[in-house]
Amino acid sequence: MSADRDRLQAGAEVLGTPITETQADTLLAYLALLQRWNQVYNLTAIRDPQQMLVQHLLDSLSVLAPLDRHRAGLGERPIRLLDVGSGGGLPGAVIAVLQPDVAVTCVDTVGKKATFIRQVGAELRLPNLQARHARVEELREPPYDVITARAFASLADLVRLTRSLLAPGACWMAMKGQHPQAEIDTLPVDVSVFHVEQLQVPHLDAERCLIWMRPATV
Ligand SMILES: C[S@@+](CC[C@H](N)C(=O)[O-])C[C@H]1O[C@@H](n2cnc3c(N)ncnc32)[C@H](O)[C@@H]1O
Repeated sequence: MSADRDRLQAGAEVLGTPITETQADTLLAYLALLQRWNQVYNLTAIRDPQQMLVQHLLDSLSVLAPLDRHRAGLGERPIRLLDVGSGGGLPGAVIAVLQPDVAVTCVDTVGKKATFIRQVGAELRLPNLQARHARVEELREPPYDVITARAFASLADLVRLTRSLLAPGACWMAMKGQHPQAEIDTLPVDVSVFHVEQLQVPHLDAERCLIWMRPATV
């Protein structure tokens, strides 16, 4: 456990998001829950604990520093964030652990995934983590300041399915592998990509980037 904690803290440091021992332990408790539920429910295809630590925790942690920078531009006010097609809570649950003043909602069409997120919120005492069992395009609720997604859909589909859930001035933060030029090229003209950030996830030999988008002002 403490070797995992050290690995997680060292990785977070490299990612520009230093985390405390307590936060690392909470993330490892989340990972343990994910492993336990995965024996019954198919929440993730990655089952090796070390691979889960890298491909799920560190990969999700890589968005924290960019999200912090974005929030600094908003005056650090509390925000509402929607994680679309959240599955086992990636990256939503990780964001909820590290940013208590971000109200995170995870939405997924699969009921057992929403049930798992509720369990995570209860067991890890995360009042800022909510779950919705729904198709995102059918959600009717107050809008969000940031909409994020990992391994959910093409950028065009993400935008099409979630646009009505964006608050004024809000944006999308999409996690992608290789720079998705072909996907960017098929975005509607009234959506602008205002920032593309390359991410380097420790111990992960794969490309990662973050695509920031917002409705274009025309
Ligand atoms: C490949 S998984 C990714 C899960 C998680 N984000 C991750 O990175 O591990 C995609 C998820 O999107 C969900 N999904 C697909 N279409 C959806 C929709 N229209 N609304 C909400 N969730 C959806 C699926 O049930 C699935 O859990």
